Amino acid sequence: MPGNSPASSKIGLLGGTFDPIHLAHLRLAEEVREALGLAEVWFIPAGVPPHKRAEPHLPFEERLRLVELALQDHPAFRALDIEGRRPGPSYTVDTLLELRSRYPERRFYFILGWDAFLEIESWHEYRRLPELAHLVVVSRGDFSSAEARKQAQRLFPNHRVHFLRVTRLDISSTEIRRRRRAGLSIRYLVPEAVFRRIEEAGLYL
Ligand SMILES: Nc1ncnc2c1ncn2[C@@H]1O[C@H](COP(=O)(O)OP(=O)(O)OP(=O)(O)O)[C@@H](O)[C@H]1O
Ligand SMILES: O=C(O)c1ccc[n+]([C@@H]2O[C@H](COP(=O)([O-])O)[C@@H](O)[C@H]2O)c1
Repeated sequence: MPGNSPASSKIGLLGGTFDPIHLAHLRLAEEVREALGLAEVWFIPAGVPPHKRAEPHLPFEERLRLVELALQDHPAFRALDIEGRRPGPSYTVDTLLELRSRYPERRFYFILGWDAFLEIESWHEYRRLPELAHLVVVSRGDFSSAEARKQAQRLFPNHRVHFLRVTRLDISSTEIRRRRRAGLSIRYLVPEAVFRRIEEAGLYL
């Protein structure tokens, strides 16, 4: 259960399709946790990802299970099933509203990659997001901090957006699924327990 840390603690939220979760997700969460002094990071698999063109390749329960396997050894990382229990597209604004009403004392930091931040204008009620949580954008691929600051200034002139350069790991769920379909190894791109589950259950073939 989330919420073991003191009521007023700083909590990172990492939303994602996690189809599947991979080591770049874990590493970025760890670096944000350290840099911002977060008590916990809650990983939130999307029930119905609003912007992914096709359906997720695995059902919510299986993606959640992989996230739980990935997080099992980290005392400050937790998986939330909040978006799997809500019907319809998993809008971040709804998730933040729900978490704020459930945990009013906590200070939330919503973490997203640079690629996601570039598209945030297309998110449902995106203007409300920085009122509900601090936004933390992490570098990914060809991240430019000048461009990032410009985009933040244009979209959210009255809020501070945090930018954090994290260790560059060019891992994506898309590439992992492609490797599986091609019969190639995904070992060391995902945590060992996730690798074993994907192999044993024959996922993404
Ligand atoms: N390698 C990475 N470096 C930095 N941020 C990442 C990386 N992979 C994912 N993220 C960020 O983590 C969040 C969740 O990512 P998501 O579950 O969509 O994985 P993905 O690898 O981007 O998936 P896909 O390849 O299917 O688009 C997003 O905010 C995304 O920008
Ligand atoms: O709220 C929205 O409209 C919205 C649109 C696109 C993405 N998101 C969220 O952004 C996070 C990363 O999304 P994705 O598609 O890159 O896995 C995940 O938590 C999604 O629910 C949210």
